[in-house]
Amino acid sequence: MTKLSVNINKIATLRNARGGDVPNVLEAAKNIESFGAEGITVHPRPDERHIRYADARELKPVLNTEFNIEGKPIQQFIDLVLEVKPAQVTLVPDAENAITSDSGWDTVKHRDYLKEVIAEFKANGIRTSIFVDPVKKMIEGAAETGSDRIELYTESFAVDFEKGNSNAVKPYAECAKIAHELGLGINAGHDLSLKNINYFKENVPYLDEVSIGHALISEALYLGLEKTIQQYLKLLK
Ligand SMILES: CC(=O)[C@@H](O)[C@H](O)COP(=O)(O)O
Ligand SMILES: NCC(=O)COP(=O)(O)O
Repeated sequence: MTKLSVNINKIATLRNARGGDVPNVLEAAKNIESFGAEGITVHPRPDERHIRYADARELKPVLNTEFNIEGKPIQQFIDLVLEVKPAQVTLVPDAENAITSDSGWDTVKHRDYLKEVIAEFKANGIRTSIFVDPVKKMIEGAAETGSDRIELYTESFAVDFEKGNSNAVKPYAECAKIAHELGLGINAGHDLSLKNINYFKENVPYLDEVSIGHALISEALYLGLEKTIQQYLKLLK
């Protein structure tokens, strides 16, 4: 079975748009858990444009499922993760000013640095995962860092699959096999959606967990609008 971890960054984006506390991030996370999600993911960024470091601190005591904090391991992020102690930390090589995550780690070039950070998280009982492109050399490099898991960066699959190229899943399936043989657990995420998740799951073996945010929150709007509008109409009669 593959676990679903819901990334709630976009709920914080909506909250921040008005400067208040609607929607409330903690309440939304608790609802998401009560609807059956098996984990909550947040990806705080240094500019705190959506989820804030304070949100991560407040979420930990109210969550009953697996808490996954993603981000670039700058000192502020490392300190946050060591303080909050989520079940899992996912290290992402966020570029400055990028609109969203746009690449996996070069696990060969950054091996020693990743090794050091990963050892510290693991010594504190936090499972580690690193964000990687579906490239054999990067998976082999990931194994050498001592990470427990990899997170396969699925944007290229999502984009190509949308264009009708179902072969786009092949590098992911191959890398999942390699990762499994090397003893790594396998997560995946970025631009996964109701349109592509089934095909990805059916074709990529050993998939432990997916984290989904942008599409899932957008789909929740589409699927929930009818019910919400009906409620307004009823109250306005
Ligand atoms: C690593 C990854 O793919 C996701 O965490 C994604 O980057 C979410 O971040 P944003 O919500 O800032 O786009
Ligand atoms: N790790 C991926 C994630 O948390 C969500 O990515 P997206 O679904 O918002 O693209």
